[in-house]
Amino acid sequence: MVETHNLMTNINQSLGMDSDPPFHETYKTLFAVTKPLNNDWLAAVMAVEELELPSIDLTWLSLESPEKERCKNDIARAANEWGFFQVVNHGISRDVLEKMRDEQVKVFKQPFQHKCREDKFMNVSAGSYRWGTPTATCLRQLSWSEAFHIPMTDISSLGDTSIFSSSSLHQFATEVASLAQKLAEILAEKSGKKSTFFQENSLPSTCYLRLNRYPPCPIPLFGLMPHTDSDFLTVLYQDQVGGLQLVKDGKWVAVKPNPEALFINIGDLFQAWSNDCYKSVQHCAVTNPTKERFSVAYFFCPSYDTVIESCSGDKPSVYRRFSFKEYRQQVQEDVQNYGYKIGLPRFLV
Ligand SMILES: C=C1C[C@]23C[C@@]1(O)CC[C@H]2[C@@]12CC[C@H](O)[C@@](C)(C(=O)O1)[C@H]2[C@@H]3C(=O)O
Ligand SMILES: O=C(O)CCC(=O)C(=O)O
Ligand SMILES: [Fe+2]
Repeated sequence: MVETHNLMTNINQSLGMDSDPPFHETYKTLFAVTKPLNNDWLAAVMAVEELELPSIDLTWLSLESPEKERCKNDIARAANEWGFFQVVNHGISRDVLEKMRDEQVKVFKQPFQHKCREDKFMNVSAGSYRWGTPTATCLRQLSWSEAFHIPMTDISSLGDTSIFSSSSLHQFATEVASLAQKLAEILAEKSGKKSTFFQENSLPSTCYLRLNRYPPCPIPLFGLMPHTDSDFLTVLYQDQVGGLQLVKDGKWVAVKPNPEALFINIGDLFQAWSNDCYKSVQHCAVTNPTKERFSVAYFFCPSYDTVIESCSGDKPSVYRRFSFKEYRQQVQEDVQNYGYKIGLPRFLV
C-alpha cells in the first residue's frame, strides 16, 4: 500500500493536479496499517449486485387521468418498499442539469488551497468545503470525497466575486426544490398526513445542496460512509460512473446509473413523520479505481422549529415528538462523540 501511495503522489505531482485534496499524504498511516485484500468489508463493498431502482414517469402527474393516481401510488409504494426510487420526465431540462454539472466540475478543478478559502472567492458560508474524514482511525472510516455544502440562502446571495456561477446553481436549486416539494406533498397525501405541511414548514434557509466529488481511488474505499439522510427527502443528480449503494432487504445493492433520471430517497424526518410508513435507508458511495465521479444532492428540510409528530391512523407512535433543531443537534453531538450518527433510534418512544 505504501508503494501505491507513493506512486499516486508522484503521478499527481508530475501532472500538476493540485486540485485534489492531499488524501494520500494525510492518510498515509492508515494506508500503511490496512491490509485491504484481507478485509471482508472491502470485498463486500465491491461484490454487490447491481439493480435498477423503481422508475417513475412523472409525465402522468400533469394529466387528469386514472394514471395520475396510479403514479402517486407508485411513488408511495417505492418510498415504503425501497425508500429510494428514480424519476424520469421530471421536468428539469437537460440544459439546466448540464450547466449545473459544468459548474460543479469547474469549481472542483480549482486548486485545493482555493477551495479551502472561506472568503469572497468562494462566497459561501465558512465550513462549507469538506474532504476526507478528519476523525478516521482506519480506512474503513474514511470517506474518499470532497464536498461543498451550500445552504439555499447562500445560493440566492452568491455575488460576482464568487467562483460559483450563481445562475447555474440558482436555476438548478430552484427547480429541484420545487420537484422535492411536489414529491413530498404526494407522499404526505398518500400516508394520510396534511399535504400543506411542507408549504407551512419548509424554509429555503434550512435546505441545502451538497456538491460531491469522488476522486479515483487505487483501492476500493467508501466515497461516502454508510448513512441515512437527516432530511425529509433528497434529490440526487449523479453522473454515469456509478457508485451509489443502498440496503434493500438487508443486503447492500449497487444502483444502476441512469442519465435520464433523478434519484430520490426518503430521509429520517419523513420516516418518523410517516410513523415508519416510508423508509430512510442506509446508503453509501463507493470509489472507482480509474474514474472520478460527481453527484449533487438537494436536501429538503423543514425550518428548525418544526415539530415532527410520528402518528398515522390507529398505529401507536413509533417515535416521540421532536423538533428538527433537536434532531440536528443530536446527530452532530453523536458524530462528534462517537464518530458516527445514531439517528432515529435515539427518538424511539
Ligand atoms: C460522519 C457523518 C457526517 C454525516 C453523518 C455521518 O455519520 C456520515 C454521513 C454524513 C451525512 C451525509 C449527508 C448529509 O449531508 C448529512 C447531514 C447526513 O445526514 O449524513 C451528513 C452528516 C453530517 O454532516 O453531519
Ligand atoms: O453521491 C452519492 O451517490 C450519494 C450522496 C449522498 O448520499 C449524500 O450526499 O448524502
Ligand atoms: Fe445521503
